[in-house]
Amino acid sequence: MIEVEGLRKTYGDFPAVVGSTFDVDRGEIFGIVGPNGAGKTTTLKMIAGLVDPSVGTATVAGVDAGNPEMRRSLGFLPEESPLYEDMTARSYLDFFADLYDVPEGEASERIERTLDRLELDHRDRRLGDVSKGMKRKVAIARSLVNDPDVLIYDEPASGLDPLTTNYVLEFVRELRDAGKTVLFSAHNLYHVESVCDRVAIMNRGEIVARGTVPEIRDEYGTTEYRVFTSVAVDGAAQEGDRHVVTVDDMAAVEDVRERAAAAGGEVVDIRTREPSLEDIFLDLAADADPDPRGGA
Ligand SMILES: Nc1ncnc2c1ncn2[C@@H]1O[C@H](COP(=O)(O)OP(=O)(O)OP(=O)(O)O)[C@@H](O)[C@H]1O
Repeated sequence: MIEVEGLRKTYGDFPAVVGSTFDVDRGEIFGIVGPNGAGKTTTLKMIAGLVDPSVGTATVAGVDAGNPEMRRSLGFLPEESPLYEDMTARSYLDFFADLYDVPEGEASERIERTLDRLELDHRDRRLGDVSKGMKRKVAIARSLVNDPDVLIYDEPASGLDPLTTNYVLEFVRELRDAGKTVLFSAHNLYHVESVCDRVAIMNRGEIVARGTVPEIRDEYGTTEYRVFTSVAVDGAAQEGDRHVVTVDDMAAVEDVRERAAAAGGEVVDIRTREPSLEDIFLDLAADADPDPRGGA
């Protein structure tokens, strides 16, 4: 549904995006995750046709990102979405439905349904007077006024309280379940891990890993083993009446077993801990030297 091939964006001689290639299937939630300045927004804007790539191509539903026709199938949620403060949620959304030539009856029915689903109170209050969470919900509703098949959301849950964050993430899942394709960015790895079917990890303008979270875990992560012993061994921490050593392969587990036996004790339990996306991300970021963009 979205095809991205060798996208690169250079500002002056600074490459904000070094070269992104990935695709997003119909009905999938795909997350781009990475720290501030990684190039997520620039990538999303190139796909949404808002920034011209220096090199490479992006298509949405088979239409080139540079072709205005593409916007018919796309809803874009910018990272910062300033709303017209003097409008109410309803008049603001009516205004955008009109811009998209959505027939009036269809628009008001869709807007009402979306606002109900987003539990948006105060629909007739000035947007300048509503909370940040409500503003974000209105911006999300705006991305849906033309009933697009593809949604590109830049940091949809950033800066929201935990309740509203969960609400937004749950809503993204519902969009997918209704057959929409969602591409979104986040710097919070938990948001991505909890809702995305597939993920690209971006760092310093580059995609450094891509796949499902289990695939990324298999390829880049290291399972940790927590080995509990009945006696103290070198490097162990005391936990209650047991001692625990954390190691990252089976040979090291055997080594702990031998050392415990030599000290007159034994291994009493072994637990594994899968790495989180955050653990993997931190490892990849630590390995990603030098900066391919020249140390920005
Ligand atoms: N219009 C521009 N002119 C010059 N540099 C830019 C421009 N837009 C982005 N950049 C630079 O490109 C890099 C990537 O920016 P981008 O906004 O894509 O990152 P991001 O991953 O979305 O970060 P954040 O999470 O902070 O939004 C940054 O170093 C940024 O300063």
